[in-house]
Amino acid sequence: MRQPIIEVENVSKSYGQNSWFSRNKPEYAVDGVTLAVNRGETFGIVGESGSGKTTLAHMILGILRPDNGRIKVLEHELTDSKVNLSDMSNKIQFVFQDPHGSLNPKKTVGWSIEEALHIHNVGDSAKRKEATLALMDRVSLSESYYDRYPHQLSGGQRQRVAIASALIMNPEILVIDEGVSALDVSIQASILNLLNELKKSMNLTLVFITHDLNVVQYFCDRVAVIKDGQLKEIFNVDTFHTDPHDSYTTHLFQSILED
Ligand SMILES: Nc1ncnc2c1ncn2[C@@H]1O[C@H](COP(=O)(O)OP(=O)(O)OP(=O)(O)O)[C@@H](O)[C@H]1O
Repeated sequence: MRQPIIEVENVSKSYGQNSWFSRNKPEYAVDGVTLAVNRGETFGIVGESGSGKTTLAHMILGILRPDNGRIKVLEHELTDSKVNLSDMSNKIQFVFQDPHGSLNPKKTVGWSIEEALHIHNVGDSAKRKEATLALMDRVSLSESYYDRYPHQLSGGQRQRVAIASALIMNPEILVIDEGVSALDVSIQASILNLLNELKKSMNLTLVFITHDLNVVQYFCDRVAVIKDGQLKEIFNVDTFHTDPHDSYTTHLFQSILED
């Protein structure tokens, strides 16, 4: 049975950059979006640059508050001011677009992965190290990387550290923003395979924000198409070639449809 783990209902967000010309109509980065992500699925969010994907993701993560609408994650209403967002943040984690930027260059791999355990006072230092090494093993980073710094790692290895850091608190949902686009194709494939494996072994739900239509095709179960902040369509990847589509989706996926 489909069980929604994220529910977004008529959500809008503007950054308030109204010009004199547009002062009667706020310019919405996200404009009246409604969607639901089911437990255990890989849900893609696609759209051109500036279409509002990251803004939507940040609202789902509780980093940004919507101007209008409701967001429920794991049965908690994020828009309810009584919800403790830092409790929620353990259950829904984010992997950044650029692992160069998201890892602290002055801190070791071990420190970066353990950071959340420190912040939440989980275990003593031996237990934290044990948990970190176990997770490093799961993301195929050998123990020898524990004391290394980000500049001593390849792009793919940095991405593995970013994924391990996101998983250390055992989240239920992982939001990945262009997680593989900076990597070359073979490394991308290995990171996607890793995410698929982790999804199964850790019972994760994945939300994947991307420009890359091939990633969508091979990796996602369902996909939301966003244009100018508005939801154009949600489609099922399995029936993509036989289902009718919104004209914008057809335009966006033209090359794949012609294959
Ligand atoms: N902090 C901000 N202040 C003002 N405007 C912003 C801010 N962040 C995003 N925007 C604007 O909101 C719109 C949506 O941006 P957003 O980053 O959500 O799009 P995106 O689809 O994730 O783009 P990309 O794929 O390039 O990352 C854009 O017009 C952008 O310029």
